[in-house]
Amino acid sequence: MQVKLSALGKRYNFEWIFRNLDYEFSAGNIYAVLGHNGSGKSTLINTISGFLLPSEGQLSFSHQNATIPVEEIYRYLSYAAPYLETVEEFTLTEILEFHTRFKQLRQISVPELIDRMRLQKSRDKYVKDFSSGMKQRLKLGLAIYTEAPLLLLDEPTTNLDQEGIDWYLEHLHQNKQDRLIIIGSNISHEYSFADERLHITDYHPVAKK
Ligand SMILES: Nc1ncnc2c1ncn2[C@@H]1O[C@H](COP(=O)(O)OP(=O)(O)OP(=O)(O)O)[C@@H](O)[C@H]1O
Repeated sequence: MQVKLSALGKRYNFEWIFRNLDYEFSAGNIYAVLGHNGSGKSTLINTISGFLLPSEGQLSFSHQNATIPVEEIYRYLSYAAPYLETVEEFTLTEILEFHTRFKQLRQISVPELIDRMRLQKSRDKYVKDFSSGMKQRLKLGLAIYTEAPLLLLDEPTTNLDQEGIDWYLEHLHQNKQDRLIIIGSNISHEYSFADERLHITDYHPVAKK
């Protein structure tokens, strides 16, 4: 998977969030998108996911030498972020079975994934009754263990305790081969192992490059 940003810009109303962003992301690498609160990390990741349209510039994707149109990129990605909700009315088992009707898991069954997420005791519990840390582990488990060449993680350790953070690091590292991973963060333990760092503030219109 390759993602190329050419002179990319995004604005809301009259406010440019980032502009003149040229960058290339390549499979096999982990990238950290860094910046303070409100600097535009989520906006960039949402634009890469195809959820938001850029205001100017080009976004292009290719996978295994084939060009992927932006409207098809959702088929190739998995995504965990605080603002992406899970279906609260399902039990854990139901939500995983529902998910696998649309997306394949990475050579792991639903019961095995529940074990890996260390949520065995909650397999029949409704997601609405999960603690915030359990919900985050579910979101991360689904994103990391979905068969997708592009993995987008925004603020991945939100609501996780130290055990949850260790779990995130262990499972991300076990599942990073050949994927393109982009992490939006401003907490070093979430991204300290990244191969490349993109500072979104370098692309603020007022910033000097
Ligand atoms: N739908 C929207 N309409 C108008 N402005 C928006 C909208 N979404 C985000 N913004 C603005 O865009 C800027 C960047 O927000 P964004 O959520 O991308 O930042 P962030 O770096 O991810 O922040 P955080 O670390 O707090 O999550 C902020 O000034 C925010 O107010």
